[in-house]
Formats: sequence, C-alpha cells, structure tokens
Amino acid sequence: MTVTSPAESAPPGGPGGELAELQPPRLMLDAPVLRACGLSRRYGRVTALQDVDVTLYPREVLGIVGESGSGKSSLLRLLNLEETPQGGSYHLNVPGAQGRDLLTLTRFERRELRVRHIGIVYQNPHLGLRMEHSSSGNVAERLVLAGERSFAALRQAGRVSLAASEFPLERLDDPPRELSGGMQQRVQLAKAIALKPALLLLDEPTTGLDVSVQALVLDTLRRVRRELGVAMVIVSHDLGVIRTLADRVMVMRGGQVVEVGLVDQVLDDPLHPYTQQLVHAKL
Ligand SMILES: Nc1ncnc2c1ncn2[C@@H]1O[C@H](COP(=O)(O)OP(=O)(O)OP(=O)(O)O)[C@@H](O)[C@H]1O
Repeated sequence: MTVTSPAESAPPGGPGGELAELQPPRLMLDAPVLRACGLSRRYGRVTALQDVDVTLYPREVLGIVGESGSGKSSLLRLLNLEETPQGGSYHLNVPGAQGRDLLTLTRFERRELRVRHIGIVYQNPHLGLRMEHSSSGNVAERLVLAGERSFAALRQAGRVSLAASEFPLERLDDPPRELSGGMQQRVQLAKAIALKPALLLLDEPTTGLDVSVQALVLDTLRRVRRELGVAMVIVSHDLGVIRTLADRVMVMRGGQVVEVGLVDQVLDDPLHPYTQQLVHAKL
C-alpha cells in the first residue's frame, strides 16, 4: 500500500487557515533519509510483511506500533539490511548509496553500509552484544569493522560513545553479562551511535526495564536524538514511549500498514478501527 505522509497530503492553501497551519512540519521539508517501498517478506507460509512503505525524514522519529506478530521486528530487520525482502525497494540518502536500491547491493556492500550508517538497539541485548567482552570492547568492535586499528583511538572513541549514552564510565571494562538491563541497553546504544549513523533503529528498547530505568533510557534517547540529529525508527508496544519520542507513528496489523500520521493526530483521533481498538485498549 502507499501511505501518503501528512506533508504530501497537506493542501497548499485553504479558506480561513493560517499559513503556519498549512505548512508541513519542518522536519518533512528535507528530502527523506530513508524511503522503502512495497517491502514484502514471507517466512514459509507466513506473510510477515506485505507491501509496506516507509518514509523517514532527517532528524525525524517514526514510531511503529501493532499487535504481536504484526511484522514490526521483521520490518526493522529489513531496514537493518539483516534480511532481504522478497519484494520492494529500499533507498537511504547517505554517502555512497544515493540513487541505489540497497536491495541490489552485494552482501559485502550491505555490511559496509550497515556498519557505517545504521545503528540498532535490540530488545534482547544478547542479539546486539558479546556478553563476555568488555563494554568498551563491544563499542570498539564497530569501529574496528569500520577500519580503525589504533588501540588508543578505539579506547577513546569507545569512552566518548559510552559517555554519550550515559553509561557509568567506571564500568567500561565490565562485560555486559555483569550489567543491569538498563546498562546493557546503554552499551547497545553506545555501539549503535559510535559512528554517528544516519539511521538508528530501536526494537522495544525499554521493554522489560523497570519504570524508573525506562524513563532514564528515554531521556537519553531524546538527548541523543537532539545532539546527533539522527533519524530514528522505534518499535514499541508502549504508546507512552511512542508519544514521548516519536513525531509520526505507523500502525501495523497482519504485516500491513493500516494507518500513519502525526503522533498526536493518530493517538488522539485514530481513523482506522484497529487503531481505535489499540488506543482504547491501552487507556
Ligand atoms: N525467522 C522467522 N521464521 C519464521 N517466521 C517468522 C520469522 N520471523 C518472523 N516470523 C513470523 O512473521 C510474523 C511477524 O513476526 P514479527 O516478529 O515481525 O512480529 P512483531 O510485530 O515484531 O511481533 P512481537 O511484537 O511479538 O515481537 C509472525 O507470524 C512471526 O511468527
């Protein structure tokens, strides 16, 4: 399906409307940093994603919500170039990839692009971290993949990135298996932002953390967004998290997008019956 962004559907003018009200949100005035069209993914007989379009603007945060099994994590894996869809196209507006459909790249080219331009934080830290290596070593690994070889530079870059994710620096040498869930998410975040990616993907980054830790991690994500200006896609079943972080939200059901729009618009005045059900169930 084709989802038209509010920017694209906004009328150029109208009776009685203030100009400011008619202009698309500032974020949407730039060229998109990410544009994926018609993504489809099947696993055997299960259709995880069907004809999904995603557009993301620079510095924008797009939330993805939907019931369990609606395809949210599958979509993030495709956007992270971990898996290949059976159909669709995917463009990122980053150096070396302009005008190229990323789905046509070789495995090596995709890996390069992922290392340099895409960061991801998984709900399960075991997917994103080596639990036995030191925390700073986990962050350094990404820099090594990008070609950095100097031990001093790796150590310093790891420290800077962990500090940016508000990780306690006295625990730099501790392995993630000895850290709390909130700290493990901070190590994942530090690794994800180490090379200042254009795109940060977050899969339920606060799920499973206790409420006070969740709030701290959300604060850090907001600050990272503000300071790095990175565009983010965040999957969460928690509409409070989406409201706190996201500019727009995309609602998924059965592998398809049923509604997309500005967060307040969709969560306060949902149009699709499924979104209405989702919002009311969470109230
Ligand atoms: N590797 C896989 N092999 C087989 N089926 C899969 C695989 N990954 C996902 N699926 C199926 O694809 C569908 C979408 O799964 P996905 O994990 O993307 O949903 P989700 O919205 O992220 O769910 P949740 O909120 O529970 O994490 C489900 O039916 C799931 O069983």
